[in-house]
Amino acid sequence: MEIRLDQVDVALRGTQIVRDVTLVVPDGTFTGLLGPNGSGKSTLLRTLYRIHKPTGGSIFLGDHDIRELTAKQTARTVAVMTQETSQDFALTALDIALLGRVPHQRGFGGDSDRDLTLAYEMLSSVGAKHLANRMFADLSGGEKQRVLLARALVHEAPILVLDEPTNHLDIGFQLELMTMVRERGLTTIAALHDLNLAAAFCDSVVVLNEGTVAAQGSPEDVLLPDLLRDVFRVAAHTLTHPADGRRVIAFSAQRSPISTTTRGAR
Ligand SMILES: Nc1ncnc2c1ncn2[C@@H]1O[C@H](COP(=O)(O)OP(=O)(O)OP(=O)(O)O)[C@@H](O)[C@H]1O
Repeated sequence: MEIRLDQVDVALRGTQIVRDVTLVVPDGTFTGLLGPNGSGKSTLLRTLYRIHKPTGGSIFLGDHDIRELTAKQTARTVAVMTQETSQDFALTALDIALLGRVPHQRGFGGDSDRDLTLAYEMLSSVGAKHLANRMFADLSGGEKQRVLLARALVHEAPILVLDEPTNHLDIGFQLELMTMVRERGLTTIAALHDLNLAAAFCDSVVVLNEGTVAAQGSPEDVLLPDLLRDVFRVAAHTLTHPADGRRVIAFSAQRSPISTTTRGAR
């Protein structure tokens, strides 16, 4: 299912955070949402799953304007994996994974056999089946991430929104997670900080800077030294991976000075 944003603005507490964002994530493709801290990535993603309302422009999920979808329809359409999870409840990892079934359940019917099977299946697919009966609050950061990914997959939604999914993960599981997400073939948009992971796994990238789109397109066309200097204030070089010929980005150890032409006031 395609995601289409047309000239989207988002203001929070009277401050414009996201401005004039137009982008399309074609059905079944993986887009990386990149940008410095505070550039508006989470705000834009939260608007996609209706925590925030756009103050301008439109967002379509497939043929549906999100303003016309009920909360339940949105939850069935968009599965979300974020870092924001309440620790207050005494829930096991399995309980957390089963929360992904809530949009599909009616009333207080409880979990069906299929819900349970699916929850175990997804925990297993993210290497977390052994954590099923552990208290979620007791898990390590990386273990929690796996369970939260399982919960998102349990949704069986056509659209997957990931907010910094590789935070806390060791390099092996970062690669595993990105591979798993890609192989699912869902329409996926993920806020990512690791530009090399984005380059390796995303079909396209959108770079936000101070709430607006600084560049978008294929990773090869977008993640070039000039853009990285202007947006992230880093000196970068592109190299060829010695094993598989992919382009990789290498960063100099020191940060570039702020460019007065690219970092205007919001
Ligand atoms: N609820 C809110 N009310 C007011 N301002 C907010 C709110 N949420 C976020 N902001 C502000 O919006 C700006 C963008 O924040 P956002 O979290 O979207 O950035 P981000 O690109 O995801 O950053 P990071 O990479 O650090 O996670 C920041 O200046 C932040 O302080």
